[in-house]
Amino acid sequence: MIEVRQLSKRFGNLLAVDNLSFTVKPGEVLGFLGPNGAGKSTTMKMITGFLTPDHGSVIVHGHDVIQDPLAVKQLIGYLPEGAPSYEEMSVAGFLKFVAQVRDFRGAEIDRRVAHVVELLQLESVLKKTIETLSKGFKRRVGLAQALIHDPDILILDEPTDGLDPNQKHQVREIIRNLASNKIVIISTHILEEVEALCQRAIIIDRGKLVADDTPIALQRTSEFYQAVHLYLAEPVADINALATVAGVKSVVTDVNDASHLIVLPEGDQPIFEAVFAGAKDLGWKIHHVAVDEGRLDDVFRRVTTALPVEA
Ligand SMILES: Nc1ncnc2c1ncn2[C@@H]1O[C@H](COP(=O)(O)OP(=O)(O)OP(=O)(O)O)[C@@H](O)[C@H]1O
Repeated sequence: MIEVRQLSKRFGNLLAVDNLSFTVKPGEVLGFLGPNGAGKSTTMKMITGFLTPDHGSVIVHGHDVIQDPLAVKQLIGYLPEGAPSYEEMSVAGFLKFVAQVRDFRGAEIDRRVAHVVELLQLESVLKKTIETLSKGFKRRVGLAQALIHDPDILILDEPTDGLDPNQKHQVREIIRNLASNKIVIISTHILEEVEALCQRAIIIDRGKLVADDTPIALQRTSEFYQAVHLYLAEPVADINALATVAGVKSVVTDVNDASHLIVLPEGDQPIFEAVFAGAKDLGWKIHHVAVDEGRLDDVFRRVTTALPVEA
C-alpha cells in the first residue's frame, strides 16, 4: 500500500504540489493525470524518495520514505521522465550496472539482465551505447532498469512517451501482465491509456487533487454521457425541434458532418428512447444511432486549468 499524506513541495514562489493525499492498494494500476506542470513528476519523485517534500509524508508498505529511504527504494521500480542517464554506457553494461546497484551478484546478475532484455525485446541493441538509441529504445531500456529487481511497486513517468503505436501496445501489455499483484502508478497524457490500463485515475491541477475515481465513473460525469448521436439521411433545417423532448438540454451539429446531430441530455439519465421517438415524429430519416459513453478528455478539460496562451 502507498499512502500519500498531505504532501506539499514548493520551488521558490511556485507551490508545485499542494497538500496532496491519496492511497494506492496492491493490484491497482493508477493513472496519474494532469496538464503540463501540474506536479505529477514532482509527486512521483517524492514517492520514490528522489525529492524531499516540504510537508507531509509518503508511507510505502509501512516504510516512511524520509525515515527509511533504502527500504522504499528496494520496493520500487522507477522510470523517470525522459531517457536513462549514463548515455555513454552500452545497454548491456548499463543493465548489469543497475543489477549490481540493486545488490545482485554473480550469475544472478546475468539472469536478471537476460529476463528484462527478453521482456523489453532489447537483444538487438545490447551492444549499442544508450546515446545512439532511438527514443523508443531509450524508453524500453528505462523500463528494463525499473523492472530488473522485480519490484512490488512501479512508478512510471510517461512510460509510452516516444514509442510508436506497436511499441505502445507492447509496453501496455507488459504493464497489464505485471500488474495483478503489484502497485503501478503511471503518469500519462494519453487518456486512452488510462481507459485501457488503469482501474483508477487521479487528476491533479496546479498541484491539487481535483478528481479521483474509476475511469468509467469519471467518464460518466462528462456532459456527453448519455448523449444521443443521430446520423441522418440528410441535414435537417430545424435541429432545435428536438430540444423540446423531455430530458434534452441541447442539440448541436457535428462541425464536420451536417447530418450528424449530437443530442445532449440535461442530466445523466438515458434519453435515447425519447430522442429516437421524437426524431421519428418529426419525420427525420435516421441511418444510424449511437449513445455516448462519456469522454475522459471532456472531464479532464472541465476539472483542469488550461495554460495561458503565450503571446
Ligand atoms: N527543480 C525544479 N525547480 C524549479 N521548478 C521546478 C522544478 N521541478 C519542477 N518545477 C516546476 O514545478 C511545476 C510542476 O512540475 P512537474 O514536472 O512536477 O509537472 P508535471 O505535471 O510532471 O508536468 P509534465 O506533464 O509537463 O511533465 C512546474 O511548474 C515546473 O516548472
